[in-house]
Amino acid sequence: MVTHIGLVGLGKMGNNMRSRLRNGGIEVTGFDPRPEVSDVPTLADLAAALPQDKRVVWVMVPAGEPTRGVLDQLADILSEGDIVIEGGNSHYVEDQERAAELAEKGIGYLDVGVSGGVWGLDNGYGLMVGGAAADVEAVLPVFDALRPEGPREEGFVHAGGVGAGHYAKMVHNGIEYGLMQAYAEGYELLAAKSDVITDVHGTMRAWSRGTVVRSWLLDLMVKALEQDPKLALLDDWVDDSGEGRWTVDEGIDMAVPLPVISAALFARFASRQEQSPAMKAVAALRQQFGGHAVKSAE
Ligand SMILES: O=C(O)[C@H](O)[C@@H](O)[C@H](O)[C@H](O)COP(=O)(O)O
Repeated sequence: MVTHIGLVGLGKMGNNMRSRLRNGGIEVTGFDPRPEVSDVPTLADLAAALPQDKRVVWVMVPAGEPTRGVLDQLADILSEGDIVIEGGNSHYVEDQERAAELAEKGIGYLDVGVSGGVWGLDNGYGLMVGGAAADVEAVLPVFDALRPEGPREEGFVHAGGVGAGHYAKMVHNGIEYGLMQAYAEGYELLAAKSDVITDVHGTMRAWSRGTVVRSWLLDLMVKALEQDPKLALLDDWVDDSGEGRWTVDEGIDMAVPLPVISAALFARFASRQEQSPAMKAVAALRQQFGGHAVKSAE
C-alpha cells in the first residue's frame, strides 16, 4: 500500500491537497516551479525522494500544455511498476492515449477527477477514478485521506478503466453548469419582481433547508448574496475552462440530448458579448419584414 507520494503542482488545489494528505497521515513530497512552496528543487529530486519500489506521482497542474509537459518529463524519469496519477481536468481521450504510451514502459496511469475546489481542504475532495484495479487498490490510502469522511462510496468511485475518472468529472461539471444556471435564472426572476418579492436573499436562504432544491451550490449562492446582496460588485462575464464544451461534444457524439447543459454553456458565451451580432440580426429582420421598431446603436 502506498503511503508516500510525489505531488507535482502546488497551486490553489495542489497546495491544499498536500495539507489534507499530510493531515491524513500520507507522506507527501511536493514539487512546484516556485521554490517558496516546493519541497524539492526538481522533478528528478522528487522521484529520488520517493520509496523506490513503487513511485507514485500525482500531477495537479492546469489541464492542456502544462499537464502534457509534466507527463512528458515523468515518462522519462519513472520506470516499470511506478504509477502516474493525473488529477487535473484533462480530457479523457488524452488520458487514454497517455496511459497507452506509459504502459509500454510498464508505468501505470490513473486519471482522477477531483471535485471540491478551495473547500476541499476542510470538506474533503470528491474523487472519480479511472484505471486498472490493481493500481487503484495500491493507492487507496491516498484516496482515503483526500476524500470526505464517511462511507467511501459516497465520496469516491473507481468508475472504470483509464479515462473513466475524467469522463465522470466532465459529466459532473456539465451538471454543475446546468445547476448554476438554474439557480441564477431563479435569482434573476426573484430580483426582477421587486414589487412582490421584497427579500431575495432571504427567499433563497429559506430554501436552504427542507426544500427540494436545497444544495451546496444553493448555499454558496446564499453566501454570495450575503456578501453582495445585489451582486453589484461583479461584472456579468463568465469564463469556462472546457469541461462544459466537452460534455456538449459528447452529447452530440453519443446523440444524447443535453438541452439544459448546452443552454448553460451558451449563456456563458453570451455573457462575454458587449453587443450580440445575432440579436442585431433578429432586430434587423423584424424591421425588414414587419417594419418593427428597432433601437439605434449608441
Ligand atoms: O468540481 C469542482 O471542484 C469544479 O468543477 C472545478 O473542477 C472547477 O472549479 C471547474 O473546473 C470550473 O469549471 P469551469 O471553469 O468550466 O466553470
